[in-house]
Amino acid sequence: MAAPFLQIDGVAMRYGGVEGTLALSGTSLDVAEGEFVAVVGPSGCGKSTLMRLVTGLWPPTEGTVIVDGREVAGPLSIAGMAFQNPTLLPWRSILDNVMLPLEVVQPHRRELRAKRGSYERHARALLRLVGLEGFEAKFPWQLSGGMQQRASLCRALVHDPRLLMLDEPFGALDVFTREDLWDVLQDVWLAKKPTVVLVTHDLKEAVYLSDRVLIMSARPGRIIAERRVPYPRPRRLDLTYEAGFQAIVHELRDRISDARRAVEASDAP
Ligand SMILES: Nc1ncnc2c1ncn2[C@@H]1O[C@H](COP(=O)(O)OP(=O)(O)OP(=O)(O)O)[C@@H](O)[C@H]1O
Repeated sequence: MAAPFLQIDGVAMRYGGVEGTLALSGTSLDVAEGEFVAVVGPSGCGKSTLMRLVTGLWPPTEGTVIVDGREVAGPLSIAGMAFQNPTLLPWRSILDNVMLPLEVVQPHRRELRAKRGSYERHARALLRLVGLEGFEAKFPWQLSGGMQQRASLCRALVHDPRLLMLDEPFGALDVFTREDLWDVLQDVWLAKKPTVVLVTHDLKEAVYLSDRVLIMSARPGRIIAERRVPYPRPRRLDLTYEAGFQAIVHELRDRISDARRAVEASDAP
């Protein structure tokens, strides 16, 4: 069997030195190349911390993170990232923000001068896909929060990353836009098959989009259970109204409630 594309082994993360907050402890998980996994868990259990370790933004206090056979030792260039609070650069237009990874990540950086026309067409096509046609020349502050979030998703996708790390990318969107973007993401995944890790509080989103949902314990977080999602793709929104789908969502909700209760019991005097 091929080695997993992403391998997290015995990872712990403590912020702020020995007396600091233990965010993760004994966290292990494997993700196969081209797999789409969702990570869910109680608030504050360390989901964003996990994303930071995988993308090399922080080193773990203990354990190892391996991506594509190499231990992560710094910011990872093969990853595309999108977070709940879009961090678009205010002095760049939307199109220039979306094109930013092409100026940074090889081989695109090398090829940008020669291929600028086709790169720009690709960026414009992504913006069209998420409903931002006509806003390419605007600046982030001229767009609503939800529109900025859509632009940030385009920026995460523009360099066709092999690993896509998404931390609540649809969190601030209204339900209709969110569901539209689920299908945009599904289409991109079907077309390019990147390995995706999606952190979300929305259990319906987790089940609709992923092959496997990983459930984290309360802080210090670790993976305590997983649920495979059996539905073939492309999935359509009608699926979310089916009894079997809703049963999976309820099962996940119960597991997270149990994890939260376990913590409340251990906090009791
Ligand atoms: N930079 C930091 N410095 C100190 N503590 C931090 C830092 N970032 C996160 N923490 C702490 O680590 C723990 C886990 O935080 P993290 O943001 O990873 O959780 P989360 O599961 O993503 O939370 P949420 O579901 O609320 O988004 C929390 O107790 C948080 O306060």
